[in-house]
Amino acid sequence: MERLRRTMMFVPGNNPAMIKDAGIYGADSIMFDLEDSVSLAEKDAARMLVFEALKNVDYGNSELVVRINGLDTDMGKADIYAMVKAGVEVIRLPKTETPDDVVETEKIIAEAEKFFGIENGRTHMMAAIESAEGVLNAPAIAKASDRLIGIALGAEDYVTNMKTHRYPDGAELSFARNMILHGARAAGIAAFDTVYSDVDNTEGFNHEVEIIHELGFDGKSVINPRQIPLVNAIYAPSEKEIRNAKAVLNAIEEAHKKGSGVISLHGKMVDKPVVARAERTMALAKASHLVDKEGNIYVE
Ligand SMILES: CC(=O)SCCNC(=O)CCNC(=O)[C@H](O)C(C)(C)COP(=O)(O)OP(=O)(O)OC[C@H]1O[C@@H](n2cnc3c(N)ncnc32)[C@H](O)[C@@H]1OP(=O)(O)O
Ligand SMILES: O=C([O-])CC(=O)C(=O)O
Ligand SMILES: [Mg+2]
Repeated sequence: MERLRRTMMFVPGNNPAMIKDAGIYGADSIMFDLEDSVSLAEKDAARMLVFEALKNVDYGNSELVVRINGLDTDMGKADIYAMVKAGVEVIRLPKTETPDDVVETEKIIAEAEKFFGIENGRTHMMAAIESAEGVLNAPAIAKASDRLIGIALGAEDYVTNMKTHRYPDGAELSFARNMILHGARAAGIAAFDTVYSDVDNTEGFNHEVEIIHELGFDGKSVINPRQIPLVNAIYAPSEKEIRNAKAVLNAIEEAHKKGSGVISLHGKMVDKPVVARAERTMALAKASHLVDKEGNIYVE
C-alpha cells in the first residue's frame, strides 16, 4: 500500500525545541530544513543538530525528510554526506531547475552511501520546483531518478521568479500546479503543494487545501503544527464516500469470484479505476481513524 503523505511539516534545522518536539503533532512527514529557514552563520550548527536528531530522537511513524542546500552552494555536498550517514529517509533538493540537478544529487548520494557502507539506493529523494525553468522541466525532473518519491511546488520562490505575488484565488499558481501534478503522475510519483505562510488565516488556508485536494495533490508542505489537522480534515473521506468505497470493494470481490473484472453497482459501472479510487478512500479513512483495520466504520 502506497504511503500517505498528506502533510510534510517544515522544521527549521537551527531550532532545538521545534526539532525535539516535531514528532508529537502527527505530521505524515517531518521535513528538517537546512536551507532557507537557516541563516548562513548557523548552517554548520543546524547540520549537526539535525544529524543528532535523526540519530537519537524517536519520531514514531513520521517519515523523515531533510531539505538540503543546493549543490550550487558550498554546503550541499556536506549536507548530503551528513544526512545519508544519519540514515535520513528522503533528501529534498530545493530549487530544482533541470533533470541534471537530480542526477548530480543522486550521484553524490550514491557516493555517500558507498563511503559509509550503506546499501545503494536506500536514501530516497524528492525535488522541489521553484522557478519557471523548473516548472517547464517538471515532467523530465520527475523521471530523472528511481530514487524520487515525489516533486513539490515551492511557491514563494516561484512567484518571485515570475514577478508576481500569491493571491487568494491561486490563479498565479495554476500552471505550475498542473505541470507538477502531471509530471508526477506521468512518472508514477507523488505531488506536493507548497506552504501557506499566513499561519493565522485558517479560512484562506482551508480554501487553498480544498483547491489542491480537488486537483489531486497527495498533500501539502506545512510550516506550523496548527495546519496539520486542517489538511487532514479536508483529506478525510466523508461517511458516504467510505460506505460507497466499501460497497465497490465488496462488489468487485463478488465479480472476481465469478471470474469477471467488471460489475454494476446501483446502476454504475465498477471496474479497475473505480476500485483503485475506492482503495485510496479506504486508506485515507484508516489514516483519518474513521474505520478500524478491517474497514468497519467507527460508530460515534
Ligand atoms: C519559503 C520557505 O522556505 S518556507 C520553509 C521554511 N520555514 C519554516 O520552516 C518555518 C517554520 N515555522 C515556524 O518557524 C513557525 O511556525 C512560525 C514562525 C511560522 C510561527 O511561529 P509561532 O507563531 O511562534 O508558532 P505557534 O505559536 O503556532 O507555535 C506553537 C507551538 O508549535 C511549535 N512549532 C511552531 N512551528 C513549528 C514547526 N514548524 N515545527 C515544529 N514545531 C513548531 C512551537 O515551537 C510552539 O511550541 P510550544 O507550544 O511547545 O512552545
Ligand atoms: O517549498 C516550499 O513550499 C517552500 C519554499 O521553499 C518556497 O515556497 O519557496
Ligand atoms: Mg523556496
